[in-house]
Amino acid sequence: RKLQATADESSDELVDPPKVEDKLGAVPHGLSTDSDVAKREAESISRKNLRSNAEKFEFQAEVSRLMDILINSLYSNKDIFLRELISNASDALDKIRFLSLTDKEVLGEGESAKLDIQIKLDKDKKILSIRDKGIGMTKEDLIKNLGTIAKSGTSAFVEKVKTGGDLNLIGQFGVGFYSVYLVADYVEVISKHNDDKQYVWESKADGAFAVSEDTWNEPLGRGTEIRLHLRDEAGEYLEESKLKELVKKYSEFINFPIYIWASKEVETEVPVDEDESSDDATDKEESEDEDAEKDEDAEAEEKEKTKKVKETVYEWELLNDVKAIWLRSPKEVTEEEYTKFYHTLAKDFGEDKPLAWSHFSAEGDVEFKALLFVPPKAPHDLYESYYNSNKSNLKLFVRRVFISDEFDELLPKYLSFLKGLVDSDTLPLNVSREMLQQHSSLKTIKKKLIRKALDMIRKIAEEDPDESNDKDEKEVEKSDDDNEKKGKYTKFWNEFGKSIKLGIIEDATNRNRLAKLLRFETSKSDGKLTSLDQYISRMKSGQKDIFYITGTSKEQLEKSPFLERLTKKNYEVIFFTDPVDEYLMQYLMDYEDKKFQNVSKEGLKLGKDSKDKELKESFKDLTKWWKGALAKENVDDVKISNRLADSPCVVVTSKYGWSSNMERIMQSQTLSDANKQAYMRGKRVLEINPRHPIIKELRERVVTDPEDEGVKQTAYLIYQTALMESGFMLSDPKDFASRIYSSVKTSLNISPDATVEEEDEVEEVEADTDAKTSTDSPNYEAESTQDDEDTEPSSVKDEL
Ligand SMILES: Nc1ncnc2c1ncn2[C@@H]1O[C@H](COP(=O)(O)OP(=O)(O)OP(=O)(O)O)[C@@H](O)[C@H]1O
Repeated sequence: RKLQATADESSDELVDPPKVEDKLGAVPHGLSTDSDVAKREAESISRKNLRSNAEKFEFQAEVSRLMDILINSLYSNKDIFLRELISNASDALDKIRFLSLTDKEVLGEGESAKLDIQIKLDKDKKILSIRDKGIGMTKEDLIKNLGTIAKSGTSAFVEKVKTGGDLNLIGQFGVGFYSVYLVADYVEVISKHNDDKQYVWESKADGAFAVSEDTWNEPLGRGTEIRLHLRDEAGEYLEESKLKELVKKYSEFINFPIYIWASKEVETEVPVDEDESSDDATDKEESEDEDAEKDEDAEAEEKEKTKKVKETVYEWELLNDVKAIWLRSPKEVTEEEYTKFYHTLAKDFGEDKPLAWSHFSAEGDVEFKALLFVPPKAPHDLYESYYNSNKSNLKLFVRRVFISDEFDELLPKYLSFLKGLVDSDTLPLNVSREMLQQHSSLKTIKKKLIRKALDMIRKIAEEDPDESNDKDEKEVEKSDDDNEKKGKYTKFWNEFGKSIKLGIIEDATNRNRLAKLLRFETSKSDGKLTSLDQYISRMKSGQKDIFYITGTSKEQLEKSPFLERLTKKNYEVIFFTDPVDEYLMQYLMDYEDKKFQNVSKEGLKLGKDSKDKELKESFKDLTKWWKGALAKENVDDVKISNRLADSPCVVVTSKYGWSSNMERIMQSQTLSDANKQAYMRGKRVLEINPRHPIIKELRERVVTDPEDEGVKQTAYLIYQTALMESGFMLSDPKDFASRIYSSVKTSLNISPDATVEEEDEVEEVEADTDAKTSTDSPNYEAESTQDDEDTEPSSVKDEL
């Protein structure tokens, strides 16, 4: 498969026999004259104008901004452009290979059928070109894909870079192509798609690009060649050694052969021409001894017919090993190889290693090999349009042939943060994607993948020394391995915890497995994350339920009145502070035979108190009276509380209604339905603390005079305050404020009838002109009558 050619040392042209010299301009292949070539070279290579006869386009505004940033970037790691181009080439090759499964013709014959990537350098013209025999782009593709259609990632990436984000992430935002402008100031993309003619796209990143039919370059057959006219300061990318190093570093695991047109100095014997040999012979005759002459003459004559010269030989040198990593035995693959493979697969070239991986093969009715990775970080848009997007990051291969990375049948949505691939020998090769999508084996594959994925995540926790319950174990000397694994699960949880919660909601079959992976803070976890198993192991004897509370932050929850008695009695309470937790707890009813109890809802049982009945009886008058007084307030009952220690009262909700936190979440949702809100709002119960002096005093007063207006007012204010403290939003804050102010008046000994002093009517002499014409001045009409004659009240009124 090697193409070989020799070049004479003095030649300044690269030699590649099948290549026709580049010619620029609209002249049919092979018909261009030298002057045409010169003219068009001047036109293009001067780099002042794009080809004048081309169709010109403006870049979409976001793309233009992105290119501006790239071309002016001082970013030091400019290397990234090469792997982005190679990755695009590999994608294009995958596409044509897939089409060829059902239609062999698409590949063509000879060179076109060889699916590879070729890198070539032209040091003199400072051009680096990358060519693939992939699917290619039609004229329309070139216009859309490289400039006029902005992807969602474009503006996200621009924002990211502006706020100091790393350019290295470009591939993850789906705009990798434009990284060419880190090193080039002029780029040509020559492309041939089976359905169209060959076209050239070109741009200098100055807001515009041009597309023209290509009638002068070598016909590509099929595929794309990207020619980068490198900037002066990017000269290092004209060094073969640099390019080889980069391919090794970033593109080693590309599934197609990557070749470089590499030069080699070789010494070869070449025949000596006539004149030269006779001159030599004369010299010899003069300098050598006559005696020796005869013997050596014959030998010398033999030798003198050839001589050694240095030659530069060019050949395609293969840079990568295309044996798929997932076909190798896991024992033979090193950690570094997995990491590198992950980087290529996920287009994630950050410094970090993946958090975990699982490499396995399944045998039986459905055979497949799979490699799954937990990325070190969540992508920027993981939960954006979670329910609408079909994003799955697993690549599906059938017998080594890439089929698709858009199969959402492989993993459920909540695991879409995983990266990886599946290669199956069981699935059929030559059927359409749609047929494949319905293949019964996919169900089995999916089931197995979920199990393996959850096992892999569980192992992160198991191997993390921070997760261990046993304090003594931590004292044991830690190995390097332990150090690396320390804190890994917290990292995982912070990045992907929400996905696990969504899993609990969505995947009933694996709910228990997923619940094991849950982490949260509690009233006793001291700022650390804890698990349900750890919670259960610490439960008090006799404690039947798992206690939790929901709210906006741990700090707010720690002070919640709902926790007062629980804390005093040394119970542990889980804090759920993510809005998704409210939904989660509607699905997670129990765990290991323990029920979950929201401590802000009815039904909290903490063991019977012998005085309960007595208390109930002695506060009967108050509770009855208060219930009546709150009749209009959607308060179902007033009861003696078993959860309060220091607060006078609290408002709890019914078991199946929304908690106060859920009410808040629902109210903040733009599209939530007001009717549903009223329906779902839990019935409220006012719970009172019989030991609290306010409550005790209130009871006395109610018994003395149940009609006392002052007591009624106070009782209502206490209820409103309890509502707030229990996390509800007040429906009428103005009413609450007025009540507080009248209470303040009383404590300041101000008469309840004292009124606000009237403001003196002061004539506003110097009202400025702006105020006069201000459209939102309520006094406008009154003022305008005092205006001088010049103003035009009618026109202003019209505006009003
Ligand atoms: N060598 C190529 N052959 C065919 N099409 C290509 C080639 N290079 C780029 N394209 C097209 O141009 C589009 C834009 O490429 P770009 O690199 O900016 O984004 P992407 O490939 O979609 O995402 P990523 O940067 O993550 O690889 C591609 O989606 C593809 O359609």
